[in-house]
Amino acid sequence: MAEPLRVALLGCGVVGTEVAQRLTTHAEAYAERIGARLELTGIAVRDTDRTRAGIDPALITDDAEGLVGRADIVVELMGGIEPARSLILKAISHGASVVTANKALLAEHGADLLAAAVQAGVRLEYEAAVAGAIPIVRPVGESLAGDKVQRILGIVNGTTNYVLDKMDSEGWEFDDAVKKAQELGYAEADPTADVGGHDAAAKAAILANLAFHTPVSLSDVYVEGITAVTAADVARAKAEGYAVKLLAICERLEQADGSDGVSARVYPALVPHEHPLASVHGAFNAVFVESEAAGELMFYGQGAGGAPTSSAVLGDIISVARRRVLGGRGQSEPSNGALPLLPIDQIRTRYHITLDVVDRPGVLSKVTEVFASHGVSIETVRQKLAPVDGAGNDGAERAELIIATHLGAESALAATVKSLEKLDVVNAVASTLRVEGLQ
Ligand SMILES: NC(=O)c1ccc[n+]([C@@H]2O[C@H](COP(=O)([O-])OP(=O)(O)OC[C@H]3O[C@@H](n4cnc5c(N)ncnc54)[C@H](O)[C@@H]3O)[C@@H](O)[C@H]2O)c1
Ligand SMILES: N[C@@H](CCO)C(=O)O
Ligand code: NA
Repeated sequence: MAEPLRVALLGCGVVGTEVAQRLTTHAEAYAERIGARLELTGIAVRDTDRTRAGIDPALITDDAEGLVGRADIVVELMGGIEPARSLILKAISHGASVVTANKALLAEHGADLLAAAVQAGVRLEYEAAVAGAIPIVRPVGESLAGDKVQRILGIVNGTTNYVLDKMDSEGWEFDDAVKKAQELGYAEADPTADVGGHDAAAKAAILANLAFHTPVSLSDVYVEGITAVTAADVARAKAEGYAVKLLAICERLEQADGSDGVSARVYPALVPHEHPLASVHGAFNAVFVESEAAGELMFYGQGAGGAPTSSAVLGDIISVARRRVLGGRGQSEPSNGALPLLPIDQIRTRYHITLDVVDRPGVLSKVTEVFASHGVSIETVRQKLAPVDGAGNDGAERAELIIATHLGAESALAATVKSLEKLDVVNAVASTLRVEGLQ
C-alpha cells in the first residue's frame, strides 16, 4: 500500500457532509480501490461553532488556507467564486489535485483553472458540477471525444424540474414548489440562480466546452429562466401534448458559409410527451446527446441533493487518488478549438404563441398576415371556443389563439411576436414558448 493521501475538504454543507461521512465509513473499501488510504485532514467551514451530525468536531476549522497548504487532494464544496477560486489556485500551485462541484466557478474561470492544472501537472475534476450524480462530464469529455457531438438537450437543474413538475402533475403554486426544493437541499444557496436559469447556463457552458472543444463561458450562454412560466402555460402545454422543461441546449449549427458554429442557451421549452426528456420528473436530471457516430444517447439520474452529488465527488476523489498512486501525466490541455459562438438570433427553433385576441370576423387574417410579413410559416392555429378567463373579462368578445410555427429563424420569430404585441386586435401575447425535441 502506498503512503496515505491527505484530503482537505472545503465546505461541510449539503454535499460536503455526505462526502465527509462516506470518506470515513468507506475508508477501507476506498483504500483497496486506490492502493493508498485517504486521510481526511480537516474540513473548512464558515461557522465553526455549529455541531454537525456524523462529523468529528476535531476536523472542523476556519483555516481553509492552512488546510490547502498541507493537502495532496483538495475537495472544494463551498460554492461561489471567492475564496473558492483562490483556494483552488493555491492548491494547484502546491501540487495538489483538485475536485470541485462548483459549476458557477468553472463556467466563469474554468479555462484559467484548467490551464493552471496543466501547468502544474495535476488533475482538476468536476463530474459533480453538471447533473450531480449522473456521469456526464467524463462521457462527453472522454468517451465521446472521438465522435462529433451535434446537439445536447439537458434537464440539468433539479430545482426547476421539480418546480415545473409539481406545477404540472399536482397543480402546485410556483413559490411553494421553490420553497420545498430548498428544504430538500436541491436549490443553490441563492435559489434565483436556479429559477433564473443561471445554474443551468453554467452547466451548458461546461458541456459546450467539452462537446465542441471550444472555450464557452457563462457570458456566452443565452439565458431565460422559469420565473415567467405560469400555471396556465403548464396546463395549456399539457393539453397540447407537451411538458414544459427548462432546457440547457448546446448545438453545433451550420452557418451561411457552410462552416460550423456553436450555440449554448437555456430557456423553458415545450417538449413533446413522446420525447424521453418529457418523462423526467421531480428533481431528476437527464441529458440527451445526439452525435454523428453514436446516434442518440440519454443519461438519466439524480442531478441534485447531498448524497447523489457526493457519489460524483467521491468518484472524482478516487480517480485523482489513483492517478497520484500510479503516477502519469496530469490534466490534458483545455479546449483550444475555435468554433465561433452564435448569438441567440442565429438559431432556428419553433414557437408556440398564445394570443388573447378580440373575437370578431377578420381577426385571424390580421394575425396570420403578421406571420407572413416576417416570413414565418404557421403549422397549426387553434382557437379556444370558450372565451378567455381572467380578471376584467366580460366573457363576450375575447378568445385564445394558440399558434404553432414551423422551424424558423429566431430573429424572425422574435420580430413576429413584437409585431403581434402592437396589433390592435391582440389584447395580449399571453405566452411565447419555444418547442424543442421535435424531429
Ligand atoms: N446541493 C446540491 O444539490 C449540489 C449539487 C451539485 C453541485 N453543488 C455544488 O456544490 C457546492 C456546495 O453546495 P452545497 O449545496 O453543499 O452548499 P452549502 O451552502 O450547503 O454548503 C457550503 C459549505 O461551504 C462552507 N463555506 C462557504 N463559504 C465559505 C468560506 N468562505 N470559507 C469557509 N467555508 C465556507 C459553508 O460553511 C458550508 O459548510 C456548490 O458549488 C454547489 O453549486 C451542489
Ligand atoms: N441547485 C442545483 C444543484 C445541482 O447542481 C439544482 O437544482 O440542480
Ligand atoms: Na455529473
